[in-house]
Amino acid sequence: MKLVIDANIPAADACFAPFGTPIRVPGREISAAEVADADALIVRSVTQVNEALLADSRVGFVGTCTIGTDHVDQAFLEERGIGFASAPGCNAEAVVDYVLSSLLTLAERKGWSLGERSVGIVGVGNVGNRLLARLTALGVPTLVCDPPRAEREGTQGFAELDELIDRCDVLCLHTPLVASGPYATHHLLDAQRINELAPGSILLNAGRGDCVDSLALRSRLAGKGDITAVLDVWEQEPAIDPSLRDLAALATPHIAGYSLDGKLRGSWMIHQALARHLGQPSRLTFSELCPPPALASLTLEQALPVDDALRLCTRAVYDVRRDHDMLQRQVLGLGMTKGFDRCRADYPLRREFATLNVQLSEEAVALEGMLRGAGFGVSSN
Ligand SMILES: NC(=O)C1=CN([C@@H]2O[C@H](COP(=O)(O)OP(=O)(O)OC[C@H]3O[C@@H](n4cnc5c(N)ncnc54)[C@H](O)[C@@H]3O)[C@@H](O)[C@H]2O)C=CC1
Ligand SMILES: O=C(O)C(=O)[C@H](O)COP(=O)(O)O
Repeated sequence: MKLVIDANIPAADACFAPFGTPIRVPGREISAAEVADADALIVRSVTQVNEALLADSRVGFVGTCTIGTDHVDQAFLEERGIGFASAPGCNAEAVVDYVLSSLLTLAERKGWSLGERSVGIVGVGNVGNRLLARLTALGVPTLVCDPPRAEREGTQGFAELDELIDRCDVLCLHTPLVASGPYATHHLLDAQRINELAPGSILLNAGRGDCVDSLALRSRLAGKGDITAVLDVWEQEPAIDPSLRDLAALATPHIAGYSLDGKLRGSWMIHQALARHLGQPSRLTFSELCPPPALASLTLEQALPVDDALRLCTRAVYDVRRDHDMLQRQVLGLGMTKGFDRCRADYPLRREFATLNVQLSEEAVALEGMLRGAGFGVSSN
């Protein structure tokens, strides 16, 4: 059995060699010729999986080790009887770590503290729900918007997007890219909504680039310059708009979900799905795949102010400024398209907040609730 696998998928041998011969190909280079005699195709988000790719192949199973599925024409797969699986939630914790690292960084730069800003969450699924839980535990006021859920579950607890725009200091987008239908998200933040953001607002997009009209965002940032953008996802990746990148306070190359834990969870979930598809047993456990963290614990000896303690622990695990700087450096050296993808291919090891246990001395014990709320393990003497 031949399996064509995106070269950016970690643990590919452990997860997929049990089923056949893995052939590793850079995701953007996976072509119809490459998959013509393949039996299974395992991708991440950069490979467009559609009729053009698969019409003349014998692929019987497609797996994407990602949460998002907008790169896969699922109707075509179904029509052809090709099995399909994605990895819902696999890197959701990592995206939330990214959001917290970003907000703590902006708070430090601008001199406010986390609890003083209200956050609107657009799209309250695997990512948005986890973000809501952590922000609530940190005492951050939140509003949430998710019309598909509001329709299914009732409107109580949900607000309209325009209310979030009106009332929140920070708007976090965690929607999938949906091209059409009643809940389409293409340019969900269009020129009108972008112009309605109050001066001082922060817009953070870690969903999909096309959910925001980037030309409109660029002109608001370049014109009035009175809002702040944190952008992990972009229109036309990897050839993103260089001036929008320059104008974003934090600009990263679609890596919000790039924790080792999140990527391995994605590989492992698709390993399991392929085993089910083939009717084969799987004995591989996630803990076998995922190594212990290099930094497993740290001790806080003093009662620091809450935001300082959160920043210290956050940055011990993940500092979003590193990824902003990395993109800048790679783009200077290689140009935008290659620089963007180089960051992603050579992404440094990153673990999730939950892998760090924070030990608290007696003096620091009052920080326990906040640190736990942010997602760290906590123990006190
Ligand atoms: N930047 C990154 O590295 C990553 C980005 N993502 C993106 O984030 C998206 C969300 O991830 P999950 O939360 O795991 O997906 P999910 O499918 O669990 O949740 C998405 C939520 O958005 C809601 N939604 C759909 N249309 C909406 C609309 N028009 N307005 C408001 N809400 C709407 C859905 O009802 C659902 O509750 C993914 O589809 C993917 O595109 C996911 C992982 C990593
Ligand atoms: O899971 C998703 O959805 C994502 O956006 C991925 O984390 C992005 O990673 P790549 O698929 O682009 O490597």
